[in-house]
Amino acid sequence: MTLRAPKSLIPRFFALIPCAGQGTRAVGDRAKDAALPKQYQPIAGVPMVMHTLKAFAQVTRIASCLVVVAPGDEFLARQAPAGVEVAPCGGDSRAASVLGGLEQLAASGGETDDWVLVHDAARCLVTAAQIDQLIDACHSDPVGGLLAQPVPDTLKQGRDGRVVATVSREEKWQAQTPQMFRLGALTQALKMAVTLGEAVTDEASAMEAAGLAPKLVRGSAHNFKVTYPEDFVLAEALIKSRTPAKPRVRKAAAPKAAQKVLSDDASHESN
Ligand SMILES: Nc1ccn([C@@H]2O[C@H](COP(=O)(O)OP(=O)(O)OP(=O)(O)O)[C@@H](O)[C@H]2O)c(=O)n1
Ligand SMILES: C[C@](O)(CO)[C@H](O)COP(=O)(O)O
Repeated sequence: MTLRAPKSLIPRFFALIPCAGQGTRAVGDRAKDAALPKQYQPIAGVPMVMHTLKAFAQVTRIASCLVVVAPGDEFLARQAPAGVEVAPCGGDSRAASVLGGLEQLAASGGETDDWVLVHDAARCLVTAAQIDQLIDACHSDPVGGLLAQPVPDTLKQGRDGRVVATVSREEKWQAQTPQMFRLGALTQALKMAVTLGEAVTDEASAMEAAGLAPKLVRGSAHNFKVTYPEDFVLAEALIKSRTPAKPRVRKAAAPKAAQKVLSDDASHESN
């Protein structure tokens, strides 16, 4: 007889994709596309968020994926891939959108100990391998963690467009997503941060405000967030470079022996 452990003994992994932003910094010269929020603009012919969802769909450990969109946003409702649920509970800030999504997950059966991988819709270059890497590194961690990149450049502190100091880059990381925490702990930490008016721009900062130390898991520079107009070109080039090129149909060259026969025939004909 096979015994099935109760659901709560096996924490599941859910993806939560905040997708309710406007992408104001991305507008620039792309004003013609401004009617379409950044996350829906085409990259290599496909809406940006679809690339993000494709990466998560390839991770077999992800039980399901919840995309949080702005109330009234119908863009995805019409074309959500299988296994993807769309919740129109986006808020005024990223933190509010994530909190709405966490509450939706809990309402639909998510348990306190389940893991939630929060990932920006606008980080459309994430790969299944990177998501798996984060899960491998964090699933037995007491806190959870995030993908991040060590700061590669010299860091300057500026004021009014002038350098006032050079800041050491030792032990400094750029936070990326996914960021992976337990459903219960993250909900509590975000609620607390929002209530206290803390500026939490990612999930890790809410956990830090609760006195916890999320684990840093090295990601990739390619997992950048499409934020400024020039990022679209880079994202498109990278995505295209990953798409296997169609095999070129070439005229089969005649084997050497056949070429000789053909040239012999030709010379006979001309004689
Ligand atoms: N109120 C908000 C703000 C942001 N996001 C999402 O959070 C992710 C990261 O945000 P970012 O792209 O930096 O923010 P935007 O608000 O879209 O961009 P901007 O700050 O340039 O307006 C994006 O997938 C965005 O859709 C969200 O769900 N709800
Ligand atoms: C969560 C995040 O992607 C980490 O780098 C980032 O903070 C979200 O973007 P925002 O510009 O801070 O809203």
